[in-house]
Amino acid sequence: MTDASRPLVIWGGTGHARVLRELAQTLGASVAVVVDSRSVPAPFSGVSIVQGLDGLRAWLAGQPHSLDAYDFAIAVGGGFGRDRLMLASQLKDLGLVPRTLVHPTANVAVDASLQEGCQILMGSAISACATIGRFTIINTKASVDHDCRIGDGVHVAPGATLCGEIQVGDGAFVAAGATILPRLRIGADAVVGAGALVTRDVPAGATVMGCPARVISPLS
Ligand SMILES: CC(=O)SCCNC(=O)CCNC(=O)[C@H](O)C(C)(C)COP(=O)(O)OP(=O)(O)OC[C@H]1O[C@@H](n2cnc3c(N)ncnc32)[C@H](O)[C@@H]1OP(=O)(O)O
Repeated sequence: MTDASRPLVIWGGTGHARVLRELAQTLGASVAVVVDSRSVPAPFSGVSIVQGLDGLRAWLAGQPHSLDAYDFAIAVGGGFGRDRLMLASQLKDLGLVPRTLVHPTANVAVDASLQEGCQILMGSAISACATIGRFTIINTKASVDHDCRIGDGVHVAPGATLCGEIQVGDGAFVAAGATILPRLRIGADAVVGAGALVTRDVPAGATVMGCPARVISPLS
């Protein structure tokens, strides 16, 4: 079994699970099971869904493979990066292996650095010397330019544009279509609203929106 074809456990019975299923299939892997903390229907046909860590443990106990035969990916998007990091830690403790997923249509510079469990989705671009943190999502057609340093548990949503040398702190959410000008700092757990044009640094925990972006909620 090659690395690319290792079966995948997906946490999260959401639309994002369908995105990860398509990506897994494109890479020649199958989805073994979907897990969700809630009681929800399976996000696609042909796969079992189990509830919570207990449900996953019970499912794994009935499988012929050892735990480290399974990779995992987390289908929790939106602004829930901290949840993604917490779930990743729990699944690693269980013995599952985090999977870094790069869609074949994404362009990733040869000298970019991708940390464990990140997801580089359809049509996105990661330019020279950029770093993408652990369990960070670079979503459809988002663009992360040269020398950007994107932290852990970040979500760069569809179509967002990050110019060069930007730093984004852990847990931040850059929403769909936002544009961030070069060399700015986006603090940990900040939210950049959809379509915002960010022209100044964003403090940790702040929410900004608009064109140019202004802080609408200072700290949570
Ligand atoms: C594949 C995928 O789909 S990945 C998912 C990607 N998702 C996104 O990109 C969505 C990101 N979400 C946003 O941008 C949100 O609007 C947020 C987080 C910035 C704000 O959310 P909330 O606090 O819930 O704001 P809410 O919807 O209550 O709107 C409050 C006001 O702000 C306005 N507003 C909301 N978002 C924005 C925005 N991005 N830019 C400008 N104004 C906005 C609303 O029109 C509303 O104005 P009003 O009071 O005059 O009617």
